[in-house]
Amino acid sequence: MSGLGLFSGRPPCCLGVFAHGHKGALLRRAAREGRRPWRPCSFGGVALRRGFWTRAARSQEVTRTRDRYPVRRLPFAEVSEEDLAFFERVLPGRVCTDARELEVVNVDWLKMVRGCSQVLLKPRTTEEVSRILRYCSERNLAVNPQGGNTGMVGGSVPVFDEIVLSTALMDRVISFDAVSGILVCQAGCVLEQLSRYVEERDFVMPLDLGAKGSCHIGGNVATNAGGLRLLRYGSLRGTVLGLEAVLADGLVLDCLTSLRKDNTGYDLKQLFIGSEGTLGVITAISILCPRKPKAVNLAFLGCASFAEVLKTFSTCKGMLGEILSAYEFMDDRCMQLVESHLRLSNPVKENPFYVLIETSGSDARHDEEKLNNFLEQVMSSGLVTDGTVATDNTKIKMLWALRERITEALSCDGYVYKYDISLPVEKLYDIVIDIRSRLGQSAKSVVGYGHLGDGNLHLNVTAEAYSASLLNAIEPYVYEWTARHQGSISAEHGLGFKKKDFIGYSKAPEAVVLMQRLKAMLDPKGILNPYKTLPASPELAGL
Ligand SMILES: O=C(O)CC[C@@H](O)C(=O)O
Ligand SMILES: [Zn+2]
Repeated sequence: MSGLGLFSGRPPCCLGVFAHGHKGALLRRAAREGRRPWRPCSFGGVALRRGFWTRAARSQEVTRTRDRYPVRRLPFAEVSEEDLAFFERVLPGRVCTDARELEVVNVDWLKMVRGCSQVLLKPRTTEEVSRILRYCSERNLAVNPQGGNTGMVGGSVPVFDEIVLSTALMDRVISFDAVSGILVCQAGCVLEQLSRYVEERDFVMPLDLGAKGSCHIGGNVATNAGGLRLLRYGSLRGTVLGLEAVLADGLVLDCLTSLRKDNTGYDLKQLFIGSEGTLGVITAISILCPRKPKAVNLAFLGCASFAEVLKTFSTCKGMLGEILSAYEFMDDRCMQLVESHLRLSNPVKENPFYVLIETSGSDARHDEEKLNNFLEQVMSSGLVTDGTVATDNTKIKMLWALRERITEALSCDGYVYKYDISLPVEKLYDIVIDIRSRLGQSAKSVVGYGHLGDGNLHLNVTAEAYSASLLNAIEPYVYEWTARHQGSISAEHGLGFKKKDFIGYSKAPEAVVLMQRLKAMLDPKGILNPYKTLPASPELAGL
């Protein structure tokens, strides 16, 4: 509690700050007078750096996956001169063997895994993808489908010499229906560009991610990416209405319908959503876009404990209900990291926890009134000790940056061990406390943040460098802990290469065997994104 009236005692680098004390009265008076109870001011010159997600990796610094992890190359063929000649005929001028370009597609952006592919293919059409896959299947050549390469689990880069099949040139919007809001586009469209496209037409994409400037919609669907709007619009399993995928043998599966309702047989598109490119290459999607909200407000609040974060969430659901569009949280260590590594400034007074609440609605006055009532309630009851509110777009973006750029700040802190866990919300932070005390001085930072509204924690541990002993201290402990509390070991990032062997902590053995059978049926030679998502399958031998 700052005791400084409207401001929290920090330099006025915030959008409008209120502190615990006289705020209840101030908020009430302001509401009566029909004005905002906070003062707008500048934010201290924070600039969003999109480049982080697109920077070229320096591959020499990254240990090769096959040298760090116990993985053996499967008996796929190696790319020959004849193969290259065939690819060149199908994709004239779009077959790349240039070492510098390959360096970028072989390394994930976290710089944690590194393959050694010698070939990058850039199709433009579904037909080209089909011809390439039919050929690769006949030749027994492994293929790594790649979108924007912004994944967190090593799913988007080769492990050995798999051919990289990039969707970068498949970036065409096919159609947009301005009445229904249904967008049909190719898989390589960049999420941010799609957002701009639909926003110009008064709609929004139903998903938003920190990596929006680089990630491809096809990759988002293939990984069932969650992100910042899931609380409001639900997962891609609901908003993706249809998709087109090319199977390993080149067959084009056309499930690209644009219907809200279609109960005819099995919903095959669901197999490809979240399959991480192991069952087919998604080439086009049809997605339902909601109308662009007319009013968006953001509140950034400080809480004295995690119990307060939870009570604030509960109050928020009760009081903001239908206009609530995000409820995110971060701990104080996250704040220290964004402050020290990215030079962002904390707009409120220091607290053990921070929450970011977004409302999106159709009536600015109504939404503001609701938000005011909520803020008055949480401030006067002491659930929140300090806070700041933004209503205009630039300032909203600046506040979002504090949350969205935590990943970036962590990468500046050292080698990062990442865990993306679903847990019952009341248990969400216990694991962070547990891991922090378990690791003691061997870790540099142990942080917890994430999509609290979705019960999704991002537990990240940083250290000066990769260490097998630190990894062994975290894994499988963290997975055992999660399974014991009925959680999921991957809430939204998928399993990729790094988590595939831990699937058993979240899925029954029978479910894993069924997944392996589906994989064997759709991709009998296992050429699509090998070494990812599913553990090596002794069971398959008996099929
Ligand atoms: O870096 C992470 O662990 C999380 C990344 C992303 O899912 C986020 O919510 O910011
Ligand atoms: Zn996330």
